[in-house]
Amino acid sequence: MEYSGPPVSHDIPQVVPIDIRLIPTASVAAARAVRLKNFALPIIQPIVKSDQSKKNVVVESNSVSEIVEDSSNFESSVRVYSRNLDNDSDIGCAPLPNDSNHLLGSSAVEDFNDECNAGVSYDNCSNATISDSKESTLKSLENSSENASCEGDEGCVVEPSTQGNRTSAVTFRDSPSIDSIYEESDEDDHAVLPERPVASNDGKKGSCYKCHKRNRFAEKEICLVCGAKYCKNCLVRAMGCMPEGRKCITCIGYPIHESRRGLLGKCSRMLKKQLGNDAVNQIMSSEVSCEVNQLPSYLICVNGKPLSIGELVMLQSCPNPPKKLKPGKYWYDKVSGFWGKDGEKPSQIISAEMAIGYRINEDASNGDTNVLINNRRITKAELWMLQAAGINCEGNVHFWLTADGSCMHEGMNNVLGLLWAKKRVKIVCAALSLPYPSDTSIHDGVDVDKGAAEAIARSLEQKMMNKLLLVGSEQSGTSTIFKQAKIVYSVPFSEDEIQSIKFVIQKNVYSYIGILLEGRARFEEDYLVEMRRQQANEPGPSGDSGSVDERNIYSLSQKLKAFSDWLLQTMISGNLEFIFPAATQMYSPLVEELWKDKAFQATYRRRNELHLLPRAANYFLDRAVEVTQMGYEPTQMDILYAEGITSSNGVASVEFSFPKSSQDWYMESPDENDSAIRYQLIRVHLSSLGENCKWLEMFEDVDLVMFCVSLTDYDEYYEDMNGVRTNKMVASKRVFESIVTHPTLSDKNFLLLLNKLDLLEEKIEGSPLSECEWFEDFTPVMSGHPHRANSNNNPSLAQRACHHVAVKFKRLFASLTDRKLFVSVGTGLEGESVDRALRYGREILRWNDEMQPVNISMNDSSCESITNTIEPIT
Ligand SMILES: Nc1nc2c(ncn2[C@@H]2O[C@H](COP(=O)(O)OP(=O)(O)OP(=O)(O)O)[C@@H](O)[C@H]2O)c(=O)[nH]1
Ligand SMILES: [Mg+2]
Repeated sequence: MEYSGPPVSHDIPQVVPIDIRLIPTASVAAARAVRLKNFALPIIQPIVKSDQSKKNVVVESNSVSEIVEDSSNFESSVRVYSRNLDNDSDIGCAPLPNDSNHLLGSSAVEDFNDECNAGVSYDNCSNATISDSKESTLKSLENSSENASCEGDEGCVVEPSTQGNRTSAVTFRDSPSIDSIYEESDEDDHAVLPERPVASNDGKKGSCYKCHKRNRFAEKEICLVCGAKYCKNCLVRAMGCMPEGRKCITCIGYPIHESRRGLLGKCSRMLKKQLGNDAVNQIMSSEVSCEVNQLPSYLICVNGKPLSIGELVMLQSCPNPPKKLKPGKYWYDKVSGFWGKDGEKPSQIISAEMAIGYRINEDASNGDTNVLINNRRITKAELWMLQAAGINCEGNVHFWLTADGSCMHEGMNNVLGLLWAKKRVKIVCAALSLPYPSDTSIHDGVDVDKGAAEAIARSLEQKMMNKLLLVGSEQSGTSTIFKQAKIVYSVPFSEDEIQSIKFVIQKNVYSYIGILLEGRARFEEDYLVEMRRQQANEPGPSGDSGSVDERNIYSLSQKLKAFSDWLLQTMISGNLEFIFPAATQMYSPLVEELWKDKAFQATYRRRNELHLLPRAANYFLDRAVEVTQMGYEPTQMDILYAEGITSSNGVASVEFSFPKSSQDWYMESPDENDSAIRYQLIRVHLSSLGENCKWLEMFEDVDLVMFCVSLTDYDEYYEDMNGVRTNKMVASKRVFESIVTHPTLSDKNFLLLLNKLDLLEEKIEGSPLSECEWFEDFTPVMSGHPHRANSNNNPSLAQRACHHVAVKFKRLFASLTDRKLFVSVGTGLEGESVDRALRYGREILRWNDEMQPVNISMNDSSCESITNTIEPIT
């Protein structure tokens, strides 16, 4: 995951105002302010008053000394750090950025730097004791800076703390209002504001934005403003003491990027390791509470009216506030408390009766029914909810719904039903992803038992679930991946499931045997024909052709022939599955006998000629005798290889969470509670999506669509009734097109799973990728050992082919949606591979939350860069 903003070097900060910002008790800021004032500089940025009740940030002494030791290399960013000023405090001041010249003039910078180095470097200040008082702070400033003076009115103001004598605020008089720091957000076209710093790591993917050392897998900490990421060695140097949380020093005072709001207060393990728990708690607390990091009220628009600060405070401090409030346009039904995004169904029920926003618009939620609730036309899902409550919604009806769930006709007094008291409504709400009141206290007089509360909790949990839709073309491997997910994430198969899996596997084995027996009959016939032909060409000494023995090496005994006839008949009539479990007991001795039979063995040796025999048959046929026994228990591998286990026509779903694993190398800001986050993998067979995939509508609330393609499809064909052949990869492409352009999925992230890499590796040597017309332009130039999987610099043919296929799909996706397609390559039969793909899916959801543009290149075509990476479409 990389930041892909405009290419501005981060090491040499962009033309941004040097940000001399309040650090609650840091006299360093005051020192800098004084110096800057002496240089008569315009201080452009507003001052953010950090929570003055907070103590200053503690940087553990080892971190500090590390900084100091390294200070010789540290020239291009402002460094501010201090020790806990509750104790005797040491202060340090670092040189200003060299390229601050545009503000300071080069000599000013040099002077300032000299001063820092000479006067207030950490070492020099280490003996300076700052007591918790304004006077002593100023005194220490005088000590530490020859020319420093503080003529409050002219340049800076040192604000007394509200807490005792602690010096806590330094502000500059000419600062503009705080409003000016809010940049326009995606959702809002507010006035043009000072440009937020942008980050770049000079195109070095996965590298630290400061030292530029590349290690994609090493944890990094992100600046909430510009998105720059720093490795553990550079973190403290780049971010200083973090008075506003994780921000580059040059970003302090700027509002955080809205896409990173979800990260507020959630730091990485790396930060804790570097600074220790106490310091991190302090930093996180400042990050969450400091004023500049708060959501700008005007970016929240309710019923067509941007909120004032007071209204936002009211909204956020009400008993049931909107969760995870982000900038955007919302509607709010003041009477019932229903709350949703403009044009969408309700997403929450918040506290009612708050005086925010204008009157609700009838089309606020884009409803398409004849029913109005509190003047809002409701959506179909809500209509079903009302019906579940037994409320008659025939005709054009206008209801009045109060916060306690009482529903009545508009203008009438009789209550038609109490919505939140009906258990059925809870279930319907959970099923349709509609909100249900979270505060049971609103049920005045309604008996909400423990079970109901649990149901509410479950329904809320359901809503929080991350839903992954798995779909793919025929035989692409979706059910294998689905089963693999169950195995990898330890979701047990129930006893009943195992029993039915056992019968499915046994039925499959009988059908494989049937295919072999059918082949045997053909081989027997062919053999006979050949014998007759030979006899005719080579007549015996008497000159007559004689009679050919009808029996040959493919002939069965009468008993086995009878069994064979019965089995083939049962298969043709489609009754195979109905003979279980009885068949197990009756026919397993015959299978054993058959297996020992020479004719059957001769057929088995020629099984590669039997094209109806699926690949999985090889796995089971070797153990046919064991599998057809009564006492057979399927192993996990058997379940994985078995065909037809996940209902081939339906929808199957499994819930899981990711256990902590070493594969969490994707995690940039690991969430401690990650294993508590639930995911639901929903596998749907293509045939159940109907014509033009119209039933995709049912999956409007999925978070990620995973489309599975078999890499072996490129040289395989379907043949229709008229003998017209279609390349399977081209067929997959068509399915892909219709799914990605389906209106229900128009704003979803897509992850392409290129499956069966193992088979591609086997096949590609004998069958070129260009066999498929879509890949005609695949002309790899191979050097060395072309087919050997090897280092990043010399990818194998299969790896190059994967890359080519991935790029084709990515371009197609971009042309259809103007968005980026994520790709994961792997082998569904390998647990690790499926785990990696699903974890990648999780990362995509996280990135989506962060709205982080991603820009990792597949430039070196290595397997690693092909697998689970995102590339720019070239
Ligand atoms: N060698 C290999 N075989 C695989 C892989 N993934 C799936 N298969 C096999 O490919 C066949 C089809 O896989 P399924 O998982 O049944 O495919 P599907 O998407 O459910 O297809 P339908 O059954 O048509 O719905 C099965 O025999 C699997 O064992 C893989 O990565 N490698
Ligand atoms: Mg299948």
